[in-house]
Amino acid sequence: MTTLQQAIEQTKIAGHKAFVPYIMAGDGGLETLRPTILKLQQLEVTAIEVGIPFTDPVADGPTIERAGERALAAGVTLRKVLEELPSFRAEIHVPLVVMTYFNPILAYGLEEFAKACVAGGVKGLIVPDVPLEESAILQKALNPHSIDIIQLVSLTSPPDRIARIAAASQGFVYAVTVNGITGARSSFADDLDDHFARLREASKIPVMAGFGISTPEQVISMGALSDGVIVGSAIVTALHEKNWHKIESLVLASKGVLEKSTL
Ligand SMILES: O=P(O)(O)OC[C@@H](O)[C@@H](O)c1c[nH]c2ccccc12
Repeated sequence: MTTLQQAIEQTKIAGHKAFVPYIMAGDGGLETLRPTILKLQQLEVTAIEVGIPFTDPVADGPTIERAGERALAAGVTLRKVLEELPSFRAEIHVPLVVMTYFNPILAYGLEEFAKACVAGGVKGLIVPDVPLEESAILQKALNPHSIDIIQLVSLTSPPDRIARIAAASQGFVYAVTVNGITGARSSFADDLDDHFARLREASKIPVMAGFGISTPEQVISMGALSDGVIVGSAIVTALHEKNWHKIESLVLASKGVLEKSTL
């Protein structure tokens, strides 16, 4: 299986932008995890960000918060997700990124968590409540198992911090495109071009844009500034509504195809 960075670089060689959908694991029940991952893989997404439901999701807006509540109500936990993934590990060819908060990892035990990630085909980790300064503890436990710790860069990070985050991030740099929490947005700041130019200059690894991207047009405009996009809330909503056509149109946009019917 390829690493995250390789997967993103391959999309570039193909002349596409990377596309990483975020899903809330177990929204609709844990039994939806396998079919959802396999169907997204079929659409040739670059990687899949698997969100773990959490009681206090501080970085998340209402769409993902509600999906998390549904998954929690269905009894889904970090442990259950990590026990489910190995059951169809052989069918997973796309790199998985787990997004969770630090507390559930600590409760799991770092070493046991790392082993469970390996068994489930997890290639990267996003832990939004662990800042750069604290992430050595995660790197130390996960890096020996070839799992990348992905760092987030915010719009308000000063240049020296941007440089440090870009240097420390692994797999890709997660460039947050808005100030605030996750969720669809109708517009973005107009100085994003400069921000992304500086960030890409500072980074040796791919830069992915995420937060607020929910339409094929936004996939194209944000993709133009970056190596690819991460789409969360719009995917979560489409999965909840079983609107696979919407998901397909977002993926196609990253490949340079804009379907007329979605405009
Ligand atoms: O939902 P949006 O606005 O499309 O943003 C992506 C995002 O959902 C996903 O990457 C994510 C969900 N929860 C997070 C918490 C922190 C960082 C990133 C995330």
